[in-house]
Amino acid sequence: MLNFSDRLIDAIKKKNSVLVAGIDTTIENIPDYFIKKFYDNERSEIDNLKTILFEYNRRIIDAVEENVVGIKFQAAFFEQYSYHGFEVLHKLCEYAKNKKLVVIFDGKRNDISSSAKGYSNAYLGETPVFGKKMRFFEFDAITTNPYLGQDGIKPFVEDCERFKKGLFVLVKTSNPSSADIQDVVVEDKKLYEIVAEKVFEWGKNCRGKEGYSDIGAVVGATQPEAGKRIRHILPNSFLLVPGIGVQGGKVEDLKYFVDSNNMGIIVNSSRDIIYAYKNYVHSDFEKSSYLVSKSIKESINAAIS
Ligand SMILES: O=C(O)c1cc(=O)[nH]c(=O)n1[C@@H]1O[C@H](COP(=O)(O)O)[C@@H](O)[C@H]1O
Repeated sequence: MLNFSDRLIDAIKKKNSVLVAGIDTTIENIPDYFIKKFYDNERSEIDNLKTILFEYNRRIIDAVEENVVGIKFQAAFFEQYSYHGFEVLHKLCEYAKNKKLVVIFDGKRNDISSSAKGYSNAYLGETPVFGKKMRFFEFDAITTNPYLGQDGIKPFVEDCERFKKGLFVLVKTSNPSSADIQDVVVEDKKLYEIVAEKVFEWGKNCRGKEGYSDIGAVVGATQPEAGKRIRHILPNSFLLVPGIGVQGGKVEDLKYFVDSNNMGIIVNSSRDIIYAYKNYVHSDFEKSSYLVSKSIKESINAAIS
């Protein structure tokens, strides 16, 4: 199997898209008519929840498939429904994977090394069970938090090498308070720059045939200045760039995040796509998500070409 970065590049070329659709769906935001159609009074509340969450997101995946290179599943939106949500996540991951979409688990996980290994087993690798190895999820990549340093990241990096998976380490996030910690100056550098240097070190030995590392960084689209600096520190890494649209990140600024080949980024959009119907793009929610994902894809391509 190819390295994650090579698979990602192949998928980007095939789709002519660097757009990733973020599945951040809550039941409350699913259109009433859709809920009515699938709600069955004979079924338990939990069964209705699972059915409707799956059926809505499945249709979103079908609708955007043509325009996106991958799907990013945000863990919190499934965790909020306890293990019922995780059952739906498991089915959706398989569903997207069968469509040859790149699937990312956005869990922002990390811990001390023994616990980090558990996370990595779950989402990237295999978990030992009764002397055998079991694979529970088929994600291609995961988002991680760098705060615990190298030993917390190492289990993920090792599984990336072993199982040809990818990692996106939070470096400079899109949220308004990201400066509180990430911009603290330590010996003339901002903390996020030091984290980016660590990401370079951690990813040095995980390069695919195209020369890109499988260990990438998350950099918010709302942070174009940081985008420039991080790109300089990480010339061969993929940047996962969330924050366009609702959070205020501008597609035109994506030119600061790309590498010298106008490559090396994937761009996430969640609410603008999954709830496109709210902006009355089209009376049909699937068509709305299709049209919005197409338009975002095209504007990104124009901005980085
Ligand atoms: O790691 C992420 O994906 C992430 C990092 C970050 O800095 N900012 C950020 O918004 N995200 C995620 O990207 C998605 C953005 O959603 P929208 O603002 O609706 O497009 C959410 O799932 C966030 O959790």
